[in-house]
Amino acid sequence: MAVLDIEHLVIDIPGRGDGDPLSLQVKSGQRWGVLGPNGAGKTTLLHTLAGLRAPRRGRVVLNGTPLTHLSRREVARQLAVVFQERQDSFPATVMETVLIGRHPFLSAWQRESAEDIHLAHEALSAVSLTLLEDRLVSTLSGGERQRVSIATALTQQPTIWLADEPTNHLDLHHQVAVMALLNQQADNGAAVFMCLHDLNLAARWCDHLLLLYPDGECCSGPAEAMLVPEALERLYDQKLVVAHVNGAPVFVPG
Ligand SMILES: Nc1ncnc2c1ncn2[C@@H]1O[C@H](COP(=O)(O)OP(=O)(O)OP(=O)(O)O)[C@@H](O)[C@H]1O
Repeated sequence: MAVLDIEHLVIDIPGRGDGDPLSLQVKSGQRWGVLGPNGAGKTTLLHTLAGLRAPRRGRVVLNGTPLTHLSRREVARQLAVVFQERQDSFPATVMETVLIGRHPFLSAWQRESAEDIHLAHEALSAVSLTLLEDRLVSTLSGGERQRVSIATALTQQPTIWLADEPTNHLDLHHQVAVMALLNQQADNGAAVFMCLHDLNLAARWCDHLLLLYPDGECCSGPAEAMLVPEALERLYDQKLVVAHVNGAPVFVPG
């Protein structure tokens, strides 16, 4: 069974035609990358898949149940979202924020258990933030905040990750560390579906790709079939030069 079944989905972008309805299955262990130029609808798609935005047409089925039949809490027990930008409205420490990932599993006034706190410590360690656990999130750098978002999703132990630019604000070392962490999540059976601006991260880490064009046209499939220079040049309206490093394609602007 697919973790996420996307059936004839048309995302709702005001003023834009329907384009191609999107149908695809995201399965356990798969690493999907969504590529497309600014404004193509990547974030809108991710929010629609998370049930945060209604589609214009079609439906999304999460682990066998249509999203519209699930409460937010039921969705959050299965699916984690890493947003592109995060607004932290309340002053909270790193640890308190990461523990939010356990809230879908707790009842209204239940306190986090020792196991929840253990999971949060593990998540902080996985993104090298252990030393910052008592800091207010508002005092963190952009990259540190991004890693807090990843750690929060990690404590949720989701069956699927929907990540919007998970490497946003990260330096090269932490980009690789976060992609390796998502890779590991997939190895452990989660599905990963992420929007990426960096074609080379997608080429290196994704086994499936979805190309989203600005007019709503789309195509998807195994990464090696999608990484066709002509298709990518049309996608980004940008000439590309392709090199090969360690057997993997590397794309640079021509
Ligand atoms: N509430 C809204 N009202 C009007 N237009 C909107 C609304 N939300 C999004 N859009 C438009 O929908 C289009 C798709 O936006 P979206 O953020 O999904 O694109 P994206 O592919 O994620 O872009 P980027 O690469 O810049 O992050 C954009 O043209 C955006 O301006």
